Formats: sequence, structure tokens, C-alpha cells
Amino acid sequence: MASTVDSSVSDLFSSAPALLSNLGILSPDQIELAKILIENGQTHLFLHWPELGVSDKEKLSFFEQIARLNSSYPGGLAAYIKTAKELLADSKIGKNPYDGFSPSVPSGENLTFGSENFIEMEKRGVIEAKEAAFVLVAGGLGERLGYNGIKVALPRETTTGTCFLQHYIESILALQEASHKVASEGSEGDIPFIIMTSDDTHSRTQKLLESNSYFGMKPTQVHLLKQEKVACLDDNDARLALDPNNKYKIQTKPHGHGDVHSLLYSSGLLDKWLDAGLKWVLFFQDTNGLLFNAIPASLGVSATKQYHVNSLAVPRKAKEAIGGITKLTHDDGRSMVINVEYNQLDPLLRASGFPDGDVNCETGYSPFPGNINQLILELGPYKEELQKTGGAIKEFVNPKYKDSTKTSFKSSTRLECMMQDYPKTLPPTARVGFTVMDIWLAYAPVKNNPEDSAKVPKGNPYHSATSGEMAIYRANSLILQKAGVKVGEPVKQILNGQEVEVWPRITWKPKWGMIFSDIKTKVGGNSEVSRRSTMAIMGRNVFIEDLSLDGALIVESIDDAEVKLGGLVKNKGWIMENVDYKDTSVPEEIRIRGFRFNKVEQLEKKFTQPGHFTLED
Ligand SMILES: O=c1ccn([C@@H]2O[C@H](COP(=O)(O)OP(=O)(O)O[C@H]3OC[C@@H](O)[C@H](O)[C@H]3O)[C@@H](O)[C@H]2O)c(=O)[nH]1
Ligand SMILES: [Mg+2]
Repeated sequence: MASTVDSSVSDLFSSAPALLSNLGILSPDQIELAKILIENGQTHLFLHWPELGVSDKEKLSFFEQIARLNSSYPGGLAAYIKTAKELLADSKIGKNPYDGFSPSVPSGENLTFGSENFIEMEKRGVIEAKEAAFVLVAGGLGERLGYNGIKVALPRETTTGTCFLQHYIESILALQEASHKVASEGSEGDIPFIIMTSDDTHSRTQKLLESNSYFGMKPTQVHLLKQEKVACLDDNDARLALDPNNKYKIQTKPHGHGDVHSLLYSSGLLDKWLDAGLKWVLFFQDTNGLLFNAIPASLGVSATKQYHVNSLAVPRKAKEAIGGITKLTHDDGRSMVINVEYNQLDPLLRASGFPDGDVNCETGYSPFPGNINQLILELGPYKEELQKTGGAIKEFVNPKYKDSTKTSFKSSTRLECMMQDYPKTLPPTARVGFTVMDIWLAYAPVKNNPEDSAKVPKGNPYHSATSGEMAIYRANSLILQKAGVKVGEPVKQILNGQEVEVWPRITWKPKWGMIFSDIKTKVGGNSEVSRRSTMAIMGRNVFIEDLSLDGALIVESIDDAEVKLGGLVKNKGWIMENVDYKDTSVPEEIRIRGFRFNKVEQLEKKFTQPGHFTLED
């Protein structure tokens, strides 16, 4: 066999005789891949290979995987292994990734819900929205939550049961419509919606969309981009890890949400969007049910301040698992405003003159605003930057060492990257800013399982399915309150071991009210909603006027029906019953919340004909 291969190749492969003896089954492309592996210290992958004719199919499928790993990484496997060696060496000597930089608290835009500035920014944001594209990163497994399905299929709240994905789509559609309405002329384009998936989430995301007619979006408006996993590493020499169950397979793990940039770049979508006159790309994560409360105003801030990068932030509790937005100033004078991830903030602070590390200041919060990973990028400069980098994002490695010699790992590791690290390569002229909003308005992710949530230090947010749903009722209650409705005060309750505020269960469709000034036009007279009430508004032209609600009211209407909700509505309502998360007789998506509704009695109205209606109709 070896005689058909030129001598430089047989020299190169002399360290891997088992490979050499199998060259006959490999195509020229596969031999090239084999060269890359051998040149980059991966001889061990072939040590166990049997002679030609034995397990040949497995050997070929091994190279199919190698080809995929090589083509899905910018610069290929050689680049991956080279970077891995460098980062692992840095990690071994404990090199501080922020060496030479001193952290300080940056200043950004602060928005208070309902203020004049907030209302102006929201209106501006609606105007800009028709030039926006939305990108949802949803490739993560959600290991901390431990839910069996995909996270975007979870109900955002269980009063209507609307899942996160449906809510996101309906919010984008509502913004699109509102934006077209205020547009002076032309520009009736659809807002593109991109979802980054992975092998863990792709088919289930696709199925969720297809079986629900894309929740009202045009299928052509939605694009799924699947990220590939990257090779795992067994040791400090960046030797690729073989799958413990299949020695013809490299073990792989997710590379992180930073992949979204290279995927967008290589998809060709950015050019298409530029040609279509788009200006903004908005990135967001899988389970923040409050996010769209913050989108219009922050987009308004991006436009007014002409930010190339605008990150959304909320006040952060010390040690909370959200990154801190930090100003980093280098000894040589350069500086940047960037997210420092939650596991790195404390060591960075301790190493640079803050001996107490990540602690709250006199406000009761960390002085560093908390990153909610909602990024608004200006498309033009974004595209230019990606053209230089190919979409590659600065990576990191986080091996768990067996002992202090740092010579071996507890389990294989891999390189990772984060989407919020995008600004790290930007020139100093780039306009990078951030916008801080109220937590109650903007951030309530569902990330933690009930058991871990119950252990969260008192006063820190739970980030659980329970707190995520309660936050929606609280936000909607507060918004209606600020619009003039008398809303019953919340009660404290313990659900799945977490103390939460339970507000009236108020929820509405995005098209009912995207921005505060719209919502105010839908609310009039003297209205009140008692603390034990449930109210779901599923229609556009529904007006709350002199309503007194004590019980449950569910209203659904078509756009051409104008419905007035008024008068006294009193019934037994929906009662919240405790459910234990360990009670497997209850569906998982319910029991992780710690409660379910006993729908005892409600007034339920559906208006399916055009016209003017009241609750008596
Ligand atoms: O490989 C991946 C990993 C994650 N993701 C997605 O990225 C999003 C965030 O993932 P995680 O929930 O694991 O992120 P984390 O909670 O660890 O931190 C993230 O959110 C909170 C912020 O303060 C942090 O700065 C940010 O990194 C999810 O929507 C997830 O689906 C991917 O799309 N691909
Ligand atoms: Mg994570």
C-alpha cells in the first residue's frame, strides 16, 4: 500500500504505522485530513486501528466526522488545535486573561420605565424596527434547568400556555406591524427572524415551528442556522478526545453562543439584509419572557446614540450568575467596555485592587451592571468587522483539573466562545455602549432547576420557571398600574421552596400593547383588578374601561372587533394550587413551576365577528 503514497507522506505517517497501513481505503481528501491530524500531534487517534480490511466502515466514518469538524471551524482543525494548545498553556500557568487591564465601573444610558425619555425612546425604537433583524440563540441544552424538551417550547406563562417561541414571534410581528404603520412611505418588508440551533435543539425547534404554522410568521421570514459542536480535548497537548463508547469517533461538545457570528457571516444573510436596507441586528437568548418590554426603548437608544454595539443590562446582585459590564483600561491606555463573565468577575476584581471581589455596594447591588445578553448591533459596521475576522470570536478554555499539578483533566474539555465577546476585536473608534433598565421590566430568565433555585441566597434572583412566570404577572401588573389601573397588591408565597411575590395573573398578546404609550390608549376610566384575579387579553382592539375585575376574565378577539371591557366581573376565578417539583404525576413543564391553576370559574369571551362589543354581548 505504502508504495502508492509518496515518500514525504510515508515519512510523516511513520509515527502512525496503523494509519499508514490503512491508506489504501482513504481518498486523497481524507489523506490530506490525516496529514493535518498527524502534523498537529494527533497520532494517538490511530494507535488502535486494526489492519486494512477490519472495521473499514468505521474508519471511513471517522474521517467523515473529521471532515465536518475541519470545515465548520474557521481555519479548520489545525487552527483549533493550535489555539487550544495556547489557551491550555495559559490556563496551566494561571495566566489572567485580563492581564494588564484594570476594571472600573462604566457609565451607560439609564432608562426608567414610563419616564418621558423612555416613552420617546420607545417611539423611536418602533420607527427603527422595520430595519431590524432578530437573532435568537437557542442551541443550548439548558443543563442547569434540566428540562427534557427544548427551552423555547416551555410556556412563558401558564395562564394562556403561550410558549416562549410563540411569544417571541408574536412580539416581532407586532413590532413589524407597528413600525410599518408609522413609516412615512414604502418599506413594507418583513423583519427577518433567525434562530441558531444545535444538534441538541434543531429538529425539535423545526418541528415546533412547522406544527404551529410558524406561529403566524411567513416560513420564508424564519431561518434556522445550526451550529456544530467542536472536538473535545484530553490533555494540555490538545490531544483530541475519543468518544468513550466509540473509538472511531471524536467526542464533541458545544462551542458556545459565540458561534452565532460566524454562522451569520457565512450564511450570506448579512449582505442580503444590507441590500434590503436593514440597519440593526438584535440578538437575544432563549427564555427571557420580559425581553420584549425592553426592546423598543433600547433600539431607540441605539439609534439616538448611534451605537455600533448596545448591550442591555439590569442592576446586578453580587455573585449572581450574570456577567458584569465592565470598563477595562489597559496599562498602555486602550480601554473597552465589555462583559466580564460571572465566573471571572470575582477573580478579576480581587487581582486588581478590589480585595473583597464581587460584592454589593451601598445600593445593595454590584456596581457593575448585569449583562442580560441582549445585543443590538448596527449592521453596517458589524458586517465590516466580520469581514476582517470571518466571524471568529475570542475563545477561552475552562478545564477542570484533577489536581494542582494541572496535568490532567477530570473530563475532556473544549474551546468555547460567547456572543457578547464580539466587541473585543473592535477598533477604539467603535461606539460601544450599554443601556440599563429596571429588572422587573426587562429580565427574568428561566435557567435553574427547582432544587438549585431554592438554594439561591436570599435576595438574589432565582432565575427559575417559578420566578420567570411570576415576573411576567408582576411586570404586567406594574405596567397597568402605571397606566392608571388599580391593581391588587401582591402576596408572598413559597413555591418549590422559593419565596415569590404573586401578583394578579395579568397577561396580554404583544399586539395589544408593545409600548407604554399604546397601552395607555387601551386603558381608561376607573378600573381595578383584585389580587386574586386572572386576566388574559388575546386581541388587538380591546379597551379596559371602568372595569372592576374580581375573578377570571379571558378575552379573545379578531382585529376587526372592538371590545370594551367594563362593568363588574366577579366569579370564583382560577385558584393557584401548590405542586411539588418531585411529583411526576404532573407534567414536567408545570411541576417545575411549583403551582398549577385550578380553573374553577371564569368569564370567557370570544369575539369572532367585526363590530363593537362589550362584555354583555
Ligand atoms: O453552544 C451554545 C450555548 C448556549 N446557547 C444559547 O445561549 C443562551 C445562553 O446560554 P446560557 O443560558 O447557558 O448562558 P449563561 O446563563 O451561562 O450566561 C449567559 O446569560 C447571562 C449573561 O449574563 C451571560 O453573560 C451570558 O453568557 C441560551 O439561549 C442558549 O440556548 C447556544 O445557542 N449555543
Ligand atoms: Mg451556560
